[in-house]
Amino acid sequence: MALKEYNLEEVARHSSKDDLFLIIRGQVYDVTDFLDKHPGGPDVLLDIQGPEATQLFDDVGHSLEAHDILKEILVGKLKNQVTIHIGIFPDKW
Ligand code: HEM
Repeated sequence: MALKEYNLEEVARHSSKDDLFLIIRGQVYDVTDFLDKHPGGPDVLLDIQGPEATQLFDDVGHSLEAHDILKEILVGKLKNQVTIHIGIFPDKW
């Protein structure tokens, strides 16, 4: 799917279990199909108030695998956002 630029209001419209977008570090993710596959369960994602999930995502200390999933469900980014790419490194090189 082609990546799109969204404003916050547009992202916030995707707020149900049949159509849920989240924002992590200014990137917009369509988590709808991932909800039932989330090892932490669908409810933690559905219960977030609003689309901004960066802090919650980071607080869990998600693995490299989780970060790889993000790449697959990326649908776009927030308009007028500066994106900072932070690398995470495996324990062993
Ligand atoms: C779309 C973004 C997310 C993806 C792709 C994702 C993916 C994953 C994956 C793969 C795991 C298994 C452990 C690991 O590999 O780190 C996991 C565990 C977990 N996630 Fe997420 N997650 C996302 C967002 C969130 C958010 C926003 C929260 C909190 C609100 C959350 C809460 C948890 C919890 C509590 C676990 C631990 C489950 C357990 O081990 O009992 N996740 N997630």
